[in-house]
Amino acid sequence: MKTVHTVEEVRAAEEALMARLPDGALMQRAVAGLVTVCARLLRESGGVYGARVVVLAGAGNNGGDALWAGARLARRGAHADAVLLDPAKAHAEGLTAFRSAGGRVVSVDDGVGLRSALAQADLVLDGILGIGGRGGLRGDAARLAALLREGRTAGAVVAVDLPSGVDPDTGETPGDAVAADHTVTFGTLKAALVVDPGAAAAGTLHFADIGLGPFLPEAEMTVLDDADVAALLPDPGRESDKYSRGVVGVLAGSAQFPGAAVLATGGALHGGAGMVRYAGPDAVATEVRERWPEAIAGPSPDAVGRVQAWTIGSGLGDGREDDVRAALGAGLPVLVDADGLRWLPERFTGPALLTPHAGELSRLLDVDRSAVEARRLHHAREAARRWNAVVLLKGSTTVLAAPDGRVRVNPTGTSALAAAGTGDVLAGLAGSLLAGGLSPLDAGSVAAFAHGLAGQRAAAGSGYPSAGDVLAALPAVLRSLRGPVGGG
Ligand SMILES: NC(=O)C1=CN([C@@H]2O[C@H](COP(=O)(O)OP(=O)(O)OC[C@H]3O[C@@H](n4cnc5c(N)ncnc54)[C@H](O)[C@@H]3O)[C@@H](O)[C@H]2O)[C@@H](O)CC1
Ligand SMILES: [K+]
Repeated sequence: MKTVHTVEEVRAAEEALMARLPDGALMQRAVAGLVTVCARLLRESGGVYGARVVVLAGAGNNGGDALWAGARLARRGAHADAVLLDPAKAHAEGLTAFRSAGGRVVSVDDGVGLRSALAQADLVLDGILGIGGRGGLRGDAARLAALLREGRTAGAVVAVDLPSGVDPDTGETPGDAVAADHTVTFGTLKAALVVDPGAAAAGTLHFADIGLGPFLPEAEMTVLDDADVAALLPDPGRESDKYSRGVVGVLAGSAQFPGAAVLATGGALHGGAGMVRYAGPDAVATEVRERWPEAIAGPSPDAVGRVQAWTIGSGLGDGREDDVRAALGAGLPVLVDADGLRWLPERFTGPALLTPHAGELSRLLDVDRSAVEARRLHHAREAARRWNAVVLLKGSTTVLAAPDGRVRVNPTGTSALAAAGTGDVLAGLAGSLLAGGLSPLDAGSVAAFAHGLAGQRAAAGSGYPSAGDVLAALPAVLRSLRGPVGGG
């Protein structure tokens, strides 16, 4: 599991650690990690000796890191230029070290010199802003970010700690931000690095351990890995029967969208539930049974018999309010997707997982879709609090926010999932995990993780996979995550 901490938590941990170390030692740890990555990247493009490095240094410690790193690379034979955004406030020790290693300072006002240095650079260090940054980049900093974004440098852009201009705690980019190829981050992850649009601006992540671990609190925000997901997946042992593995009800699909019923039921069948009961119109139920003979079907939630959780909403269309209210009123764990989101109660009192995409969440919260895309964490958290439900916001980075403040960010997302019907598969799968006894936060994060891997696997096979391809890839993904089932 990867942990993500806030600026406040990082600062407190740094303070506690610095009190035990000689002056400047912590920064040197960060610089050592940064230089290791830079040297590796430069070796790939011909070596450190003779390489051209440009340091963009802001007025804070982030600029200090970058200047020290530039100094170390210069000592190893690189030609280093530094652009100081606020020369009077530049990090004094870093600048002295940079100059005594032979580094040159280029004025930010020297347009010709600046462009030529950037154009020739093998590596650009973005040390404009780190965790002290607030608001979008302004003035010269914005101009530099624009030059980098326009590709005015052939070399790799390496962000120090985080790409400058991205809000550290949210991943939002309120104004201009640097688009990096790599980011070397110190001590722990920040939200800026895992939530879009920040995550996209960070490029490839590298972690430099500076020893903060023992001083950091338990993280509210986490990113699960394969082992976490394997541990969370319900394990149907030798003793379990179809009922103890959970029965999930699927209220999805309509005459207009019968495929949603088929895909959600398919997702539910793959999620480990012992039985799936489908509730919907006869014609749709017939299609579901033709595709999945193992599913049981009935015309309404009341008619299908007992279940342990409901998946509600994918492709439901109009006029199903009574059915939705019946399923929601059963007092069972529920997953509400798509059209089901139109009939939410004021507040949930039992376990609930909502799975909107940005458009659906924007309608729920009555804000613009672009506002949701720009502030994904903020809006997911707000909806989680308002409805007392876990909110899984689908999209470029899928985030899950729980009403108690916990957040999970899914690391397996892929653009391959941007196809009609993939959300129905996810809803079925997550509902099945709810029926298997997982909490809404666990069910949603495990489902998103496996669904993302299935999307990647399907894309490797067909390039532009359909929802059916993603569904077909699920069994192999789940098998490889949890190992063989039923071994006892
Ligand atoms: N505290 C420590 O001991 C360590 C800090 N480290 C580095 O220090 C960084 C944090 O340093 P600082 O706290 O000095 O903060 P930063 O260097 O991130 O930036 C702070 C400066 O930028 C200005 N600023 C804020 N928002 C701005 C904006 N939108 N446009 C222009 N200027 C803006 C502030 O007024 C302030 O002068 C970390 O990200 C990391 O790179 C590392 O060296 C590890 C050790
Ligand atoms: K930076």
